[in-house]
Amino acid sequence: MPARETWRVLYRHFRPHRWAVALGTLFALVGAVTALLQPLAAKELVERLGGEESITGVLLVLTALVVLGTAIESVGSYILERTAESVVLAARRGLVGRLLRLRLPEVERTTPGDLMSRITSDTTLLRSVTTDSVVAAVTGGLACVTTLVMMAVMDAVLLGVVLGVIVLIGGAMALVLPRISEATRRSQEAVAEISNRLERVFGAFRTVKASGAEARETAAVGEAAEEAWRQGLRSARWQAVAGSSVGLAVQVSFLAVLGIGGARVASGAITVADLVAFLLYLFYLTDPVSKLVSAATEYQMGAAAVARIEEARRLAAEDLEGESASGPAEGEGPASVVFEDVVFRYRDGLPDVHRGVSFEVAGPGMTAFVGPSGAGKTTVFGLIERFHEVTGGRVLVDGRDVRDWAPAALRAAIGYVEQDAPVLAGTLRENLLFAAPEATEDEVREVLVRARLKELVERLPEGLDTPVGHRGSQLSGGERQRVAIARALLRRPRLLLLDEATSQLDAVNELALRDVVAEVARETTVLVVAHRLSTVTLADRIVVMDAGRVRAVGTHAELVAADRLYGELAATQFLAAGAGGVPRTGPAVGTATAG
Ligand SMILES: Nc1ncnc2c1ncn2[C@@H]1O[C@H](COP(=O)(O)OP(=O)(O)OP(=O)(O)O)[C@@H](O)[C@H]1O
Repeated sequence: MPARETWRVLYRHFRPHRWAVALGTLFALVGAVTALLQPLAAKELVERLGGEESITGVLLVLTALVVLGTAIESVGSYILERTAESVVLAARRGLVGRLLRLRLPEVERTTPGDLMSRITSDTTLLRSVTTDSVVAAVTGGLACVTTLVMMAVMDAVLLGVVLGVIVLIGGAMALVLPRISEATRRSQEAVAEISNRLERVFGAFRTVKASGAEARETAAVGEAAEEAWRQGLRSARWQAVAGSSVGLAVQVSFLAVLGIGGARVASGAITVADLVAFLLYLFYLTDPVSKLVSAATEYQMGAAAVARIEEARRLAAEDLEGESASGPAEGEGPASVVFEDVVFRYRDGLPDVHRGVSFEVAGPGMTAFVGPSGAGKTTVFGLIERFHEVTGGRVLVDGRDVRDWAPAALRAAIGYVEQDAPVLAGTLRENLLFAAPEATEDEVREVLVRARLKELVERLPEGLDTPVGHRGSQLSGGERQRVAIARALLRRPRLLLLDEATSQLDAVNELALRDVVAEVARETTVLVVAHRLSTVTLADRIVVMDAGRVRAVGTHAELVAADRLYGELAATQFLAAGAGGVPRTGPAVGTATAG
């Protein structure tokens, strides 16, 4: 990121806290002045020790100075620490708010671990750069300027010598500092890689175990950790170089001033006392210059973090509310869905997944989408939800292009059950209310019955408040499926999108759920990506998709008679489990999955 841009962004983080930092700086300055006064009071005390005058007054002043100095210092440091925490909090809030609104393709291009590390780890690097280093720069800068002015008053020639050395060291620092920034950036990248690896492992822990991959994955995480360590060391090395160069600058200046100053004393240009005082000032310079250098170091680390945070902030996010907050959610009755010659590819360079898909669905009723794996069925749902935008053609919901609805208002009208039925960590109740936080207790009870979850809830030790584990790992596959359906129904959708699981429901539950879906379809538009014979036979119409096109539309009976591909699918691919009483087509009904 260009230096000016870095400044601008850092300033944006710092601006809301500028008065707190100013106060902290003021306290630091007052603390420094009280510290400077202490030796004077001590000197006064010692001078009075042998004499007649009482020392009580001076003693009191000295005590007051010590107490005051300590108090001011601790209050100042609390203000700064508090501000630092607030900077991190604000950065985290802003970033989370942004990342949770990212457009789906952006999330698919990145990795969760990387995004998470930007929120958790990179933001912490903003702490010092927006607080401590500002204070260090101000107090260090002030002290430096004052000392240099005093030196100028004493002897301009010697000051020139000191400045010459400082400029030399400054040049060396200009080479060192960017390396700190670079090492920090790489170290943060390695930290992100650790998150990525861990997310991969813990996201599929059963698979890791079943594959006996523990040792390999441990090594892979270890490798990323080692890289973070290596980069940390690199940064530490350059920081040490930067720090020691201050000491070096003072030593070199000291020798140069001693040599040249000695000559000036000999020539009578300055007195010995002048030279001694000058040398003392030179030593005073060590502390403020160290502060300036550490401020510059912090700045480099902050710059690396800012670059990573900004990178994440700039990923394309959705305007969930859109220009008008209106959407099909406000409509009544079943929603209509129309695809008009839709062309779609997930990314430039990838092949078209939809190559002119057209169909019309006016609710209520159930429409089943069938076709070979990869035909583009699930993609239909993604386009209706506007997770992705069409490359060509139009998708209309309630007669209006989905691009004209506000995404939040569009999605509020839709209940979506994904194929892998995601259940989130948390309690069963949280999962049910996830899509409809306002639902009442009665509505929850009703949906539990409809989704055949009542028995499960009664069996669980804490009922609805039982935690279900990471990704619902403490539920069975079929239970997860039913929770996902209950969640979607609780939203009271005008359009239900159901990506049917290829397995998981036992015969009894499947039959029951089939009835629920049929019941919902009486008042609602239901679209199902169907993998079961029982579902397609129930559907009012079936859309047969093949290789990104709609191949045929009709009822089961019509299609069996008229469409060769459908006939084949019905004969070989549809799952027949639990399809009791449903007419079977073709000689054998295999158990192969269609997706
Ligand atoms: N997010 C994505 N990014 C890139 N390509 C994708 C993405 N999602 C799906 N695809 C590709 O798009 C094609 C269609 O996928 P889609 O999920 O719509 O198929 P489907 O008909 O639902 O298949 P199945 O019956 O197996 O679920 C597939 O070839 C798939 O590899």
